[in-house]
Amino acid sequence: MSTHITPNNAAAAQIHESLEYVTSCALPTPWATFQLHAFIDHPSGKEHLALVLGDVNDGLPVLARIHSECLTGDALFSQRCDCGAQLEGSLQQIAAEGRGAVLYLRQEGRGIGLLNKIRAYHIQDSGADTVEANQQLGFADDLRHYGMCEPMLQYLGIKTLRLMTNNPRKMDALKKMGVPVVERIPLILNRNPFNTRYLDTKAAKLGHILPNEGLEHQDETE
Ligand SMILES: Nc1nc2c(ncn2[C@@H]2O[C@H](COP(=O)(O)OP(=O)(O)OP(=O)(O)O)[C@@H](O)[C@H]2O)c(=O)[nH]1
Ligand SMILES: [Zn+2]
Repeated sequence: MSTHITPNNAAAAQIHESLEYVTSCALPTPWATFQLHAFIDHPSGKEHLALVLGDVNDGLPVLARIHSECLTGDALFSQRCDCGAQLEGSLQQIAAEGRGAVLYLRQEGRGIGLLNKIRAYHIQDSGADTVEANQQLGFADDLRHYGMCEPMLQYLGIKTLRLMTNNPRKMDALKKMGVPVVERIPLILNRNPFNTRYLDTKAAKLGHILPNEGLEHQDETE
């Protein structure tokens, strides 16, 4: 039985030991009408999403973004990070090509959750950087995993990725899972006075491939 989806035949199905495909619908956005596919992970109950445009199961590399949830940046317009601009920019680039996918993963706060991320922001308001704040709360700097991506991509029929990211750890994680990434496309957007220190810390401590703008560090909350 083919697992490829068309809007008319999508049916709930267990697609992996811990991941269930639930349903899909059309999602009109300012840039294109995507097909929104909903998955649920058990036992965490996390509801992961895929926004898909065009024919992605033709075997050719797919322009893709694997985006970790950031409620403050994605939905509340926060300028403390670059997430909202990256989400919007990736949807725009996919719309411009007419084909691609965004996996929207519910691993808020690099996996520590929304309330702990706000606790971390509170610590950062007193001068700690993003990694130090996680450590003060007793967390590793990045608790995310990408294990759900392989079954999600397989279900969507996506074989290889042209991935929009600045994060080599994400590329490595996908490669280790056997998801071929044939190209990395930088996604450098929305450097501003509120997130300059955050971006420079990501480059210095988390290995992100970002240009150092050489700007004077400013308090992220100023
Ligand atoms: N713990 C914590 N999480 C943060 C902070 N700022 C943003 N995040 C979370 O970081 C995640 C995004 O990770 P990033 O490191 O910005 O980017 P990435 O997805 O790893 O890499 P790119 O593909 O280049 O965007 C989202 O889940 C955000 O909620 C912070 O100060 N502390
Ligand atoms: Zn963010």
